[in-house]
Amino acid sequence: MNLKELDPKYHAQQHLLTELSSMHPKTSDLHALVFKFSPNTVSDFIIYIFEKRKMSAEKRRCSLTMQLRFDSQFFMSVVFLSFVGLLCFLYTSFVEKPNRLRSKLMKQGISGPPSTILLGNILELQKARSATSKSSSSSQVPSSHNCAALLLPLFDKWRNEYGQVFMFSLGTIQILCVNQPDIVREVTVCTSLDLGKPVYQLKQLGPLVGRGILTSNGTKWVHQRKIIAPELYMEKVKGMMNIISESAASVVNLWSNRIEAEGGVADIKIDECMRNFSGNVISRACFGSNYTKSEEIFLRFVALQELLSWKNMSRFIPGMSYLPTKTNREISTLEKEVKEMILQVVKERRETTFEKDLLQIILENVKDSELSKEAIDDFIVDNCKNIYLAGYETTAVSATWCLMLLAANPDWQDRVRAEVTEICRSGIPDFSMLGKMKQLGMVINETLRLYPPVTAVSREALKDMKFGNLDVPKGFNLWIMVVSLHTNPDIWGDDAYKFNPERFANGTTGCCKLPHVYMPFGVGPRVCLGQNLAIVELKMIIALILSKFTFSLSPHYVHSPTLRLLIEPQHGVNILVKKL
Ligand code: HEM
Repeated sequence: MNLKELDPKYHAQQHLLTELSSMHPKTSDLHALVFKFSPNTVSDFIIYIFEKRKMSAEKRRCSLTMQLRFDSQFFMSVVFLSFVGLLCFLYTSFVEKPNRLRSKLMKQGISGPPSTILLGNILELQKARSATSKSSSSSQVPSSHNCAALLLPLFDKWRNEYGQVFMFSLGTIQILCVNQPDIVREVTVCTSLDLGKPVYQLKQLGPLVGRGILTSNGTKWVHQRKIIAPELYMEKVKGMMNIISESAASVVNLWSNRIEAEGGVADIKIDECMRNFSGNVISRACFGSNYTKSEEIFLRFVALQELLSWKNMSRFIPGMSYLPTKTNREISTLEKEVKEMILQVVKERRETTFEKDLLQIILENVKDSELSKEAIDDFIVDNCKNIYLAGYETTAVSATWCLMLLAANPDWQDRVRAEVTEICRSGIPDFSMLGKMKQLGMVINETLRLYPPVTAVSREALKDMKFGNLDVPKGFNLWIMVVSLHTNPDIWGDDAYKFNPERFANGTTGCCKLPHVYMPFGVGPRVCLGQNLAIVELKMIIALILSKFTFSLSPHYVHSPTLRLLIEPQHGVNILVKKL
């Protein structure tokens, strides 16, 4: 035993130390110090330690209060600064930037209707839209087809008031409406990547088109176009002839059966038939599946188009598309369903071997990609969506308008039928036969002039740009009003609103004073990739129908063009069909 342990003082010190240690972790460090105190001084020591602790606790409490006071001041400053920052951001985005952009154009003499903060000219457009939808129905087909005045009367009014080039706004989106042919030419010949598709379209139409070829810009667009374009060259379209003729023949068979069942004349609503036809061609030619399989996808596209159309203009108000409204929830559900369905088509495709069609080319392109699975899925889904969408409604609605015009113009119906019969007897036309059908080509061109499915070709200046004398600041959008340019009497003559396919007797080059304004398939580097396919499809379905049937407008037809995403017949087109 240690001598120290015999000393009672030692035990008192040890006891004290144990107590202190449990109270203050650092006390054990003072072990040596304690030994320097006599038992009498131990109590002084305790008092000293406790006093010291009390003081430091007091000090800590003070510094904590100060800290808290400082923290809450700091927090309040952060909140205040964030609020000021937010206000600045909102002011810059919704007031300063639009005004700055507009003033750059005002300085060049461009004007337009006054626009309000946040809404721009949405309210006026919405009001004009509801007025036209009430007044646009007429039971008979008019002899004059002025879609621009019927569907976009406000644009006509603005053009008269502010000139051929004017500006307006959709929410905070600034748009320059271009009707002046020389500026249109400048835009059409511009090949710069700085002139791209409007960024707002990606936000507004995102659920429908995603980031596929229709909305992308820059090198991403170049990459997508390089993949898709060769699959729609004329040589490839030739290879689709069997699919196109089989799809057209199934429409003809369906009509024949109905005519027989209905005692020689059938009153047919043709819109759905034309959709089946173009849907079948796209599904089989590009995706290796038939229309029945893809029908669910197409039906959802139609629903999405309706929800995202001009009818729902409030989506242009900043922030509206993020609110959990009923429409927004429906849009998001449809978007998810379309994605799942397309991925299912892709999954089935991966499990089997197929011919090299467009889907296969897209899949092969991403096979060795270093992108994440999510990014690869999006690339595939978005581009498939774009092809389904671009090639489906546009062709179907053009075929519908074309049949409506032929039904309303029996002289042209007879003329084209005579040509078709002469070229292919009553057989199914092949590729070279379709090429010889000049009169039919003229009728299709005239249909696309009067009822261009796409009303405006849109672009955004992604950098400051110049078109002729016009300086367009970065961020401004350009709309070339196809439907107005196609029916401008100064360009097309006095019969601009009349159905006169004769004007295309020398093709599109000699169709009017300024042929470059004829652009149903768009312009420049972003011109429609599917126009060869579309023209062949249209020629095939019309030729086959003309060679088997004669038709006129049904008394049920109400002429009422309407603008959803495309120019469509609001109540569909009914025709009375008889076998020849
Ligand atoms: C009558 C039928 C059609 C019409 C009127 C039409 C019209 C148009 C228009 C106006 C554009 C925009 C051009 C621009 O911004 O300058 C476009 C783009 C496009 N169309 Fe068509 N289209 C039709 C059929 C088709 C078909 C059948 C397909 C494919 C299967 C297709 C694929 C595309 C693609 C991929 C683009 C995007 C091109 C790009 O941005 O690089 N279209 N179409």
